[in-house]
Amino acid sequence: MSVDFYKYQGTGNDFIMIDNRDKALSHEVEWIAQLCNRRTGIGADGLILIENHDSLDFDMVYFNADGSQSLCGNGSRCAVNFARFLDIIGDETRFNTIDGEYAATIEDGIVHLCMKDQVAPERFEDHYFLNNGSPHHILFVERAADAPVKKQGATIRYSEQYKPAGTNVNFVEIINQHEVFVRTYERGVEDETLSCGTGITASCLASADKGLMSPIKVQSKGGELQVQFKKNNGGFTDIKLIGPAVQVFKGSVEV
Ligand SMILES: N[C@@H](CCC[C@H](N)C(=O)O)C(=O)O
Repeated sequence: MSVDFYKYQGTGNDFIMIDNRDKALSHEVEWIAQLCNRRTGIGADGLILIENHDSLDFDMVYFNADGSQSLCGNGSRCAVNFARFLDIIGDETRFNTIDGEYAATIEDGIVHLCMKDQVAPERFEDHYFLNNGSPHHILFVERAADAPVKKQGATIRYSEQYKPAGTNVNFVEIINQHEVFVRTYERGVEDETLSCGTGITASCLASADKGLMSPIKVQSKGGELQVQFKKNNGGFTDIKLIGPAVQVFKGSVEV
């Protein structure tokens, strides 16, 4: 059987997108990992299936490149634009994820993803930690461009403190009170990706503890995003991840 797929990227975080509303495809981990393989498959940081949901516009079923599952911020933004392309939604949507219900709007092609309210990231001696649907270890560094993201990221990801689930690891450089540069080692990809939406959002909330204020412009290796939030009782509300989500190409694959 041949299945149509679309390739999307959100600030360089790239995803294979498949309309699975007819449930033709099963969630088989080996097959997903094979499709995401950059040498022997289509190649992507993750795969997203758009499926029907009983009460919301659609179900975004996200898999990392190795077939594991978690919440994906950039993937959610891309899924929203794909759902718009499929005419499932207009410019506003409420959809389901592994982390429950999310909402988003599309304004001039830019996706504004409403994230869940958060407590303040936990502060440790040399890092912060926040699980905002995916776990994020956050390190502030002088120059993110020079950070050993893959080596140090993997060491922290596989360290005793995060076993067995592991964590994503973010390296954050403060540029000014409204701007940061973030690089992320992603669990499930087991490498640096060009951008990580939940990691960028968590990094901005940790940056607020260092005096940064909303809105924060975020530079990633794959482009620019914006994070907005309100401080509320030591935590955060009205958190938005804002940025482009682009269809790159389409194709078909034998399954
Ligand atoms: N790229 C994502 C994060 C995907 C999940 C992560 N790799 C994990 O397993 O925790 C994003 O944009 O948020």
